[in-house]
Amino acid sequence: MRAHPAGPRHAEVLLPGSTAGPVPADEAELDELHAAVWPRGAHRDADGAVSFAGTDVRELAREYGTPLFVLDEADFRARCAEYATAFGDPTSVHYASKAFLCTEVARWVAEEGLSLDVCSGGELRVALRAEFPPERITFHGNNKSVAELATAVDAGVGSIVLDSFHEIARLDHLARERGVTQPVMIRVTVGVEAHTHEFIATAHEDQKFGFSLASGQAAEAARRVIKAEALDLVGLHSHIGSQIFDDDGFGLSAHRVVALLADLRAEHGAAALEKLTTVDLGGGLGIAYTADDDPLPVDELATRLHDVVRKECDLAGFEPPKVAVEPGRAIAGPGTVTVYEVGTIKDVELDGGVSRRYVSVDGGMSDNIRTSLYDAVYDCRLVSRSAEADPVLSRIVGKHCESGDVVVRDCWLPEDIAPGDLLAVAATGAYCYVMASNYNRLPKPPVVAVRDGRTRLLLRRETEDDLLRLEV
Ligand SMILES: Cc1ncc(COP(=O)(O)O)c(C=O)c1O
Ligand SMILES: N[C@@H](CCCC[NH3+])C(=O)O
Repeated sequence: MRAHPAGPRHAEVLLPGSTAGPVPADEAELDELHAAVWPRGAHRDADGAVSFAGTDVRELAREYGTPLFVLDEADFRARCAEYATAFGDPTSVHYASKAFLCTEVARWVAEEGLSLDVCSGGELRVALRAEFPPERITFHGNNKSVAELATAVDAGVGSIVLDSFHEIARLDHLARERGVTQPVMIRVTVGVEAHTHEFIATAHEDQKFGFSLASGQAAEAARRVIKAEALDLVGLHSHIGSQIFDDDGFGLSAHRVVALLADLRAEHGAAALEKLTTVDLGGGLGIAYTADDDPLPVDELATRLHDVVRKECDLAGFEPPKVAVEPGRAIAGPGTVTVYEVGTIKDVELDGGVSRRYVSVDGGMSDNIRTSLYDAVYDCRLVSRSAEADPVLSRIVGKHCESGDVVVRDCWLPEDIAPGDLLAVAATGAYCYVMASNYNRLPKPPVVAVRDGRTRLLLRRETEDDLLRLEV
């Protein structure tokens, strides 16, 4: 064991604003894979290298190259099952496919009995390719095109979440043309300020989504839907934002949605709303990106939401509706890591005798834009061997022509880190691959599923030919 280095023990002291946390006490701490942050199947083996669900990371890198997304299938499925148990009915849990989707993952979601939330024609296409039961699909979006709406109606999706007055008229027309009645929900903007990054908060008044509750738009939307010939109002919907840790916002949102339901029943009578049997309270449950994060357990979220809904309904004197939710990050996020190979290393002397080490990897902001976009914080570890040197405050950067191309702003890596070492960044399963770009004409990395010592390629690596395929 290495002795504690003398001097300041906290990165924040060394470099103001650093998010790296305290200096690891020893090599074991530098090697640690915190259980809340890393996939459930991640283990550091006796030789110091990490395996994911029984496959050595070095083997994964040899076979599939780097950068590489490694998805722990059992982890993903277990989180689906835990949500289903917490909410008491798998179909009430709509996996938000925007977090990550490919055909195989849509099949896992179907097998776990969950429903699916899609928010574009593209996501719907993948779901249909997977033969996902259409009646368990919910279709979202503030500006769905007529073509997207038509495809959704023709496919027989279980519900379409209405987001604007234009859409109510458009969808009613499309359904009438087809001689069908389309089940719909109304997206309500409940006026809750979610405690998260402003770019991913969605229930305050001044933003693009939904019908405002406070201004009466939501009640007016309900009036129009009830009057519409070819629409059935089956639910009220609210989504307050993403990566949220405390349950107060969720509770307040549930309270306000049920209060709206009570108002609608008072205005229209229970008979006019007999099909309105669901309140869908969206996604947003936060996950641990680092050991410091303390997310709300899913069963506590379920209890809180059910309690609020039951209490409000008891007060108003009607049977509680079904509570549905739309988790994305909480299901897809924790089970996936991104594996990179170290290419170059550079030390920069900063003021006060402090230095920062830049470790360049073979991907970057094209496979993980979240650090640049939301100041996201990640846990990064050396995974191809164990640490045998003192910790050095490091910044993981990509290979793009941009100084803001940062993957992990601050982390501790062993001083002997070298080109060829493999690093893994944890909890990259949600909103990384799906937000990937071809900036600087980098091909998108592959996604490989691991389970019980077996691997299965879900999405292959893009090739340079793929990059040319749109050229005319
Ligand atoms: C309508 C809707 N439902 C569900 C989600 C999924 O959110 P999360 O991944 O935070 O669970 C989102 C994204 O924030 C969303 O916009
Ligand atoms: N893309 C965001 C979450 C937005 C969720 C979609 N409404 C993130 O990476 O955190």
